[in-house]
Amino acid sequence: MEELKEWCHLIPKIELHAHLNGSIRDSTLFELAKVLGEKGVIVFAAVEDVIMKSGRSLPECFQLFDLFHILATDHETVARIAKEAIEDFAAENVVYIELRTTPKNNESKGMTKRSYMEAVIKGLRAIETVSVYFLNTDDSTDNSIEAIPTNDIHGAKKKNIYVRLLLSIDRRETTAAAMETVDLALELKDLGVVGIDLSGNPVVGEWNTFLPALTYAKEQGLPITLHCGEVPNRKEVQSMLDICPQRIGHACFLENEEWERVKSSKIPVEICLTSNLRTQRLESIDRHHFADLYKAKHPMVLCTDDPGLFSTSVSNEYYLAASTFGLSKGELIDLAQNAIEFVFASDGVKKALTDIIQAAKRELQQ
Ligand SMILES: CNc1ncnc2c1ncn2[C@@H]1O[C@H](COP(=O)(O)O)[C@@H](O)[C@H]1O
Ligand SMILES: [Zn+2]
Repeated sequence: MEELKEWCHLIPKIELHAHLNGSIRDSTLFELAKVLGEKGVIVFAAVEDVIMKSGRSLPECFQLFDLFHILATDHETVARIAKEAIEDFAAENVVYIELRTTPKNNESKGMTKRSYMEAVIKGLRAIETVSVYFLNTDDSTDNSIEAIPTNDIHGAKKKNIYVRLLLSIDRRETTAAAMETVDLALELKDLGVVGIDLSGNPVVGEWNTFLPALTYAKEQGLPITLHCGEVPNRKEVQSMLDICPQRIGHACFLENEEWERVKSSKIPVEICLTSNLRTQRLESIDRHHFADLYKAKHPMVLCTDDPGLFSTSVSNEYYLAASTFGLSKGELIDLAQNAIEFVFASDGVKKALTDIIQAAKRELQQ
């Protein structure tokens, strides 16, 4: 068991579904809560209880996000959590990540959606312990771009990681706010923004509110990934599939007819095992739709969703998949490799990632 865990840690991995504010280190969260507690903004003891709770219902998760957003509202903190999140992913041999976050307006802090994103980018630039490649200046026809050095998988040398950003539209937002996010994504393309996500409390908001912004993103050539079927809502799932998103996340409550559509159009699914288990989207992990999709060779990728919130890591998600569904080491590394095909970065990056995983395969098999 320990050996399998070690293998899951060592192999180069690709993370395509992680929310920035769901990736805050526990130690940082406590530190921030303590400071705000001392200032009298929050009651630290009450917050401590919420943070420490292990099983959380989906509504409780969204209460916690409201708290996270109180803790992490100023630019400096946003930069810090972005920096730390990437350091943590790189430390476990994630070589490519699409980190998603909701750009936020916060007048009292002088924050606009744009300045929020600038803080995230500032955090990426501040990373020194890891080599971060996040500029999206690569031409998709140029295979020679930014070929990052292959990681020394045994960890002696500095790690390398490609970072790309997805801007999330929160389901609480208005059409105008969602449009603003898409415009911002277009403006920040050269700074590593590669797509749009729709997330937030799945029982809040109406599909028609987000549709104009998502359609606009599509028209502008920005790839889209949608939190789809996190709660039963057949009509919305169908509308989501109608716009042909490049990927979907979760897909916990799909009826057979919708699964047929997902499968026949080969829409890649971002699988978040721990998140689904912890938010009680299923009774037990062995009942997860991963098993069916894996058997059908459907494109999918193992992701954390919120590694901080759910105390997990990408390595742990691989371990969980292997130990629950009996995957071999070779199958695990193939899962990571297959995910390259549906990342939103350029062909040059895809080629570089293929080389990295191939090299690791050779080294680990020796
Ligand atoms: C548990 N499953 C989930 N379902 C839906 N949305 C989720 C989510 N987990 C996270 N988010 C979305 O990501 C935000 C936090 O990161 P950012 O502030 O954007 O960096 C949450 O407020 C929510 O909108
Ligand atoms: Zn999510």
